[in-house]
Amino acid sequence: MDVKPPSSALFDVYLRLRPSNSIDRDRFLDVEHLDPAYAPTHITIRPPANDNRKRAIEKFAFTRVFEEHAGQRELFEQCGAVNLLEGVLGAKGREGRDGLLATLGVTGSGKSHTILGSRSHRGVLQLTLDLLFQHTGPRLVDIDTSLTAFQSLCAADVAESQLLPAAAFLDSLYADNGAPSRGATPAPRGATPARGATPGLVCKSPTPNLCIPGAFPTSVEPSSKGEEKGRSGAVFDRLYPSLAKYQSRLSRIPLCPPKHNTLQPRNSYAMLTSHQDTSFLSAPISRRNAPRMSNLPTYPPIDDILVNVDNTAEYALVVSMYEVHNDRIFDLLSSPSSFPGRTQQQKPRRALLFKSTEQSPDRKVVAGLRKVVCSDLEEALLVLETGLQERRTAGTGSNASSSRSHGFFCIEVKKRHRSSLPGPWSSSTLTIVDLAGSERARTAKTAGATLAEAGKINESLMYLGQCMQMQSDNATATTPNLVPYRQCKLTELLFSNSFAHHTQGGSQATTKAPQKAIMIVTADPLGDFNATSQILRYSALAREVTVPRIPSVTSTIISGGVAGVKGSYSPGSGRTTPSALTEELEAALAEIARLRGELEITQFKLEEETHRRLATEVSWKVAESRIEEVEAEVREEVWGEMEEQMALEQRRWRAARDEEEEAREEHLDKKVEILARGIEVWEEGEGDKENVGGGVGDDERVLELADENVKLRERLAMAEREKEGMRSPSKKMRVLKTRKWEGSGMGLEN
Ligand SMILES: Nc1ncnc2c1ncn2[C@@H]1O[C@H](COP(=O)(O)OP(=O)(O)OP(=O)(O)O)[C@@H](O)[C@H]1O
Repeated sequence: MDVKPPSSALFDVYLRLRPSNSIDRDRFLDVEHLDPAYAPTHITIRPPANDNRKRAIEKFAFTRVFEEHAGQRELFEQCGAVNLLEGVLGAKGREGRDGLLATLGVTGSGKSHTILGSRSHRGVLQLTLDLLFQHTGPRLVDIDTSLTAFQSLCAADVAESQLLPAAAFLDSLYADNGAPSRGATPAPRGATPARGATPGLVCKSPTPNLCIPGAFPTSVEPSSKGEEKGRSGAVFDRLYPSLAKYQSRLSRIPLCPPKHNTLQPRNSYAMLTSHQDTSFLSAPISRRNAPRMSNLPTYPPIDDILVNVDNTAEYALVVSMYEVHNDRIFDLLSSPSSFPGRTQQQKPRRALLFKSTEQSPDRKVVAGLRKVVCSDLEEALLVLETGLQERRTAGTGSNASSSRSHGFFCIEVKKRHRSSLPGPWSSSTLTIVDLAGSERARTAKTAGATLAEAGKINESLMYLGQCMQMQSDNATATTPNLVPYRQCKLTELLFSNSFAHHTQGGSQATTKAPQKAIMIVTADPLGDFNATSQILRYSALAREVTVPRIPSVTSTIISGGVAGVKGSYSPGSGRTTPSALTEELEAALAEIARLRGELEITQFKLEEETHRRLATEVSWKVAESRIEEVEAEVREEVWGEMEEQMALEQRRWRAARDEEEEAREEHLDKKVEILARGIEVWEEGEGDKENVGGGVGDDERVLELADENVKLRERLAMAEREKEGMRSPSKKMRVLKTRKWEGSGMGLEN
């Protein structure tokens, strides 16, 4: 089984095993140490002994497997995060490349622990920020003193974002006049979904039982944990030298409620962990624990890790955060609780769009995010803390602090050539994603909104699974298939930068390299076999159904020495001696065992195919309903256009009719005038007749007048014909139509 990821792979896939506290479960996952000189890359999973579906043993390959003892630093250093960071920073004189690091796994398997760390250990996100600020620090543009630099950054943003300097952002939230109402009154149990609290940043509050987000301790609390020995006052001071500048403002910030859980941990593990070194998300979960002094973790230190930076460039680091909850995108830095005087209920959060913008027509971006330009690590951490307060989390039966949304943490690295006349900003983004975990309702003991959330989480993870499955199928396929990543927001956000983009910059078309991506799959070797094996199946770089599970009776017979005849059994040899019969019987049994094994594999494959078919059917249904939606939209649009055209035609028609009416009236007037003139002449004639008293001369005069009358009528008819002849054919048509309509008594006024 080849483990080398193909060059076309969208992700490097690592597996991280978490230490398990479960005592009542058997281990189902083993790491294969093929060569002690190299880190392990293969694992084997065995179905539980009481598995009545008789599933086969499976073997999976990953880029690398991190075992339970692997710490945060080992993982950070060896999962390729540093290379990813160097790619984002860009080589000398070159634009950076986007990077993505995500965690995937069953609920409670350690995704948030890997990304966000715990109260004593930093996670990949904090370590990345630290490394980034350590190496770009001297090359960061100073937006506090240079307004033009800040303005140029705003102008270079293509995502319709609201850019803010960190100081302004933090002031708007935590200064006296901008006090957010967040949590002024703790929410009642079971009300709105709880948010991830500020774990490492909990400081003594003037009011007992309440914690202050973003507040820092004045001293470092001694820790009981041996693993924290590496932390010292000096390290802390180096990492957070200017925390004091926020100390005074943060001591006045409003109070936030302690982390609120909709469900209490039920299983023994959750009970244990809720009092141990809990997840970064799991700040004090009970009021009793709330006012506990804590501090930012500084462990593990990473001062000795080197990163290549472009010395000819100056940088700016911009932080933004959002979450995907129920397939909608929400900004974590401009949520309602960030607005003074408004509660969550009063101001619902506005979902953002993932779309192409005017400045980014070739590439989709999350539009309208609030982005914060940070000048140092502690500013970035404060921003991170603020956003984490908004992230949706809840306690479930599987995890005391379970993420109920997919969290996206974005660090945009803006880079431009450093000179007296600096060049334009280029931008590349490192996105670190903490995915919500798949879960079974029965195990997680979820209900109501939390259960509905779980449904959406599982659905989006199913689509992600399909995409990842397609990527691994493509690795061996001669004609790669398209990865169906447009099925939901999550896969769109994760995959849409995975392919080369052609951008039109002025008259020049440039191609932006596809993002480099790392997926860290987390698993509990003593956890839920079904859920874990499902995730491993679609995320692994390679898979092999190695040894079919052989029923114990059969295996006993095979171990009796007939393994060699496997598959070579030919019934009815004709020999009748007892030894020949025994031999034949053994061969038959071995054949039965072999066939049974094959049957198991076929059953297993069938099950998988069924699963894939069901998934395809679901996406087919989704596509069908989308088609229906589009069809309805198009029909509506066409109908609207038709109505508009009808109205226009009616207006035109009415104007033509008015024009025709006018002409007719004019014509009538002329007729009346001629008639009047004729009558006048006739009257004059009659008068003369009366005066003269009659005679032959009178008759002649009458005849003359009659002639004149006939001539006048002819001229009138001719004039009318001429007039008709001068009209355009369309006009004639309209006139004819008008006559017809009027003739039938169906004029518009009718
Ligand atoms: N490698 C590890 N070392 C020590 N503790 C761990 C490790 N992985 C996880 N844990 C602990 O296990 C608990 C659950 O982990 P975490 O919250 O990270 O799970 P998750 O996968 O993010 O779950 P969900 O999907 O429900 O959010 C936490 O208390 C965490 O501290």
